[in-house]
Amino acid sequence: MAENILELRNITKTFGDFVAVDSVDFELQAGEIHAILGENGAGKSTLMNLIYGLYQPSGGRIYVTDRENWQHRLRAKSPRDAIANGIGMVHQHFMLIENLTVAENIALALGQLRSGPRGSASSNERFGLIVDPTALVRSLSVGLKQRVEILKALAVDARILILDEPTAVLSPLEVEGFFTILRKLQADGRAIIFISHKMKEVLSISDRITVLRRGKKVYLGPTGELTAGALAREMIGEEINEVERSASPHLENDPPDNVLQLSNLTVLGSRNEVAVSDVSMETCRGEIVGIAGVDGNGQRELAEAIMGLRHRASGTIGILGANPQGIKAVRQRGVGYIPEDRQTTGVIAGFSVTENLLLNVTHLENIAQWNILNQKRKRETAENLITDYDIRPPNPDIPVSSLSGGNQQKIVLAREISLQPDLLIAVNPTRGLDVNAAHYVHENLLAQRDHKKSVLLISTELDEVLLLSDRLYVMSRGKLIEATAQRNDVEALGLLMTGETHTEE
Ligand SMILES: Nc1ncnc2c1ncn2[C@@H]1O[C@H](COP(=O)(O)OP(=O)(O)OP(=O)(O)O)[C@@H](O)[C@H]1O
Repeated sequence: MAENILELRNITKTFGDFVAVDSVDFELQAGEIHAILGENGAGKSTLMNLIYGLYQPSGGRIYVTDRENWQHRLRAKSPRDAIANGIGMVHQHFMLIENLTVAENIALALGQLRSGPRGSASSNERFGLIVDPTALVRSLSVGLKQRVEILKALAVDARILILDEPTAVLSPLEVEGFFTILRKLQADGRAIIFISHKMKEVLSISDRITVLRRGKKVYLGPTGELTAGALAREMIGEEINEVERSASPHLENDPPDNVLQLSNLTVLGSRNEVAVSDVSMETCRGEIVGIAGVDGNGQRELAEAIMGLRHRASGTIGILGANPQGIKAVRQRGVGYIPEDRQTTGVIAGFSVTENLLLNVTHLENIAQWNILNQKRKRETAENLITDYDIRPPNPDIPVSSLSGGNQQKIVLAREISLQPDLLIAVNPTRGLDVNAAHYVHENLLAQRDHKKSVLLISTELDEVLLLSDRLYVMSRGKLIEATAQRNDVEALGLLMTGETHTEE
């Protein structure tokens, strides 16, 4: 029988009265890929932070087995202690210094290690982790940056790798390459904890699955015989049906009524590079227009330019027949916005759940009376949104910073979608959401469309854009390529996303 490289016994973590992780046992074997699944707020990140020394357990013990096969108790006071015990973590938001080279970033990681063994740089090629060590990190694609993060962990000889939603930023082709790397690391005897909301990926890559629900471990088993439906049942206690998608109403009824009109739009990025290049497109009432693409290909700049948050270098942006300048004017035209980065633009972490839910002029107008906020209406509105979007814990007064990532995202969605804006710009709306919450958002976006509203859905999730879009584009290196004709050919779309194939433009 394979040996345990990591053991958690009866681990509990409380925040005040709240039990985020409740008496959890968990075992990780050398050479296995162990997936952790659970709905938003189930306790996955908290559990990982306990292993990585970012939190200390309120109860229970953690044991690691060292290179000499001795098991000892881990009392990690910080990530430095975890790293010294062979534990590495790749966060969703990379911890790289953009203006340094790959080699310099790895050297900095080595500097964190007080003593102990170091991985051999030359051995990394056998895992397929090929990156130019002299390249500046900021010049690398997201997929390559992720490789650098893994290289950093291997440089300090991590035998346990914690990967927090690692595929969220990758194109379908990159995911394949990434899985090959994981299998090589596994064959080398390293153990991988893989956190993901994507059932298909979990089923294809993991050996075993642990499911958490409301802080408790509710399931542990081999991946082999499980189906996505059975997993969803373990996670939330019920089946989830795929969203039913009917044809777009505008196709059947009136002639299209233009909502967003972009003509020859060029937008510069933060380093003055051309981020959006000569883009022309439109969205109409009663349709969802999808833009698929890998992160960092101009999607953020495109959304920010439409919202009036970024200047355009040339071209025009028409919204509902007008040409609003600046975010306030755009908002006043009735445009909803789900930004790419919830932490910097979506929520204000120190503000309460209620304040964040109502941070929108229209909401504020609805709950004001003679320019004074009606406290009763304010509370009712917040409580209704918390119920509708299943925001947990359902407490309107706590700061948003104490909510899990997925629940923070639900706040942005509740605020922006519930007002049923004429135009909704949604960038990766379901990133970090569990299957149930993602399903709810999909239904809401389709309802928007059915109410003759217009949605521009910009997403790195190909499955999502394919499911929801009436018309489809791919964005690659700042260019927009119409891809409706390719929608049944996922491989062709994947190639367009990585810019490897060119169609007539
Ligand atoms: N610092 C904190 N203070 C108070 N409560 C917290 C804190 N960190 C996490 N929690 C709570 O602990 C619970 C578990 O959160 P955690 O981030 O571990 O969930 P998760 O399973 O990773 O969810 P997601 O899939 O949304 O990222 C949540 O209810 C969250 O509100």
